[in-house]
Amino acid sequence: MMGQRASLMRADGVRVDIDGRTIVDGVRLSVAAGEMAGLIGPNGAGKTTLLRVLAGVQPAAHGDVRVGDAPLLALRARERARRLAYVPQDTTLDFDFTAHDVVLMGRHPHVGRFEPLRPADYEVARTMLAEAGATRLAGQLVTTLSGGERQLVHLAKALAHEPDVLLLDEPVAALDLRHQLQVLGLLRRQATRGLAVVAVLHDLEHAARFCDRLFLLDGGRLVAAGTPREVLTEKTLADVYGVRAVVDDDVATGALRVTALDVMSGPQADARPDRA
Ligand SMILES: Nc1ncnc2c1ncn2[C@@H]1O[C@H](COP(=O)(O)OP(=O)(O)OP(=O)(O)O)[C@@H](O)[C@H]1O
Repeated sequence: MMGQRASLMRADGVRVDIDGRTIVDGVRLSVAAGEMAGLIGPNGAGKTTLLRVLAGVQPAAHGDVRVGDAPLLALRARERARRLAYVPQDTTLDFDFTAHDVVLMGRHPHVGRFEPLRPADYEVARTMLAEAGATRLAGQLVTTLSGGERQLVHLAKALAHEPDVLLLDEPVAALDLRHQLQVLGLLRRQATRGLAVVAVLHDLEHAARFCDRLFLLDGGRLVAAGTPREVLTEKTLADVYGVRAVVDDDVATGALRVTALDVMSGPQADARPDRA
């Protein structure tokens, strides 16, 4: 049962202040092995900032983040990299590495400091490039890849870490329709194999279809958490996104369908103080 699975990523009371402004406020969440969680919310809600805290690259003013039972910040860098992989939104690299080299970097936390990579590491890199649908890019310099191709290569690198927790910031934002489905399906399968996956997603239908659990942020606060059916209600879409929408079942996918009808005027819309 979902509730009995070990929590692999947990955050409690996380607050982030930047330039005197509270960007993330008192967030508490937990993601178990086998779960794919979607972090959703309007622009500027704090999703990227929260994900960066979960990845250990953004300091929090308050709060506790744990990977398994271990406090994230107490883990040494190599141990953290073995347990957790993070793919930021911007994956631009300035170095002339091939895609294959970049994916191989994901194996470094698994080899000794002065030891060479083993044949098995090359095999993992090859497998992950294939899983990400990016085999054809292996020999290409990453500086010459398109935005979507780069996203696939960085996903493959993150998978090559063979982490317990996979954190992704808008992993399908630059991808075409086919690659979106391929990557979301791949993430879903990774979760099913026992990872905890946390992905920032803007497409609510993707979130509903591929995620077990959604965390909805608004103005830095977690305003709803639960299954897609619990979180994606017409009332919530009006309150949080300021959009009049119809939520029903998509007979083709079996998941929720979210049809945005129009932008609401009034207190839910741009006049909200936290949208100023
Ligand atoms: N380094 C920074 N300096 C100042 N403000 C920042 C900084 N990082 C984030 N913010 C602010 O914090 C808020 C949340 O930003 P964040 O990128 O976490 O939002 P988001 O939910 O990921 O948004 P989006 O959906 O647009 O990507 C925004 O108002 C942003 O301007």
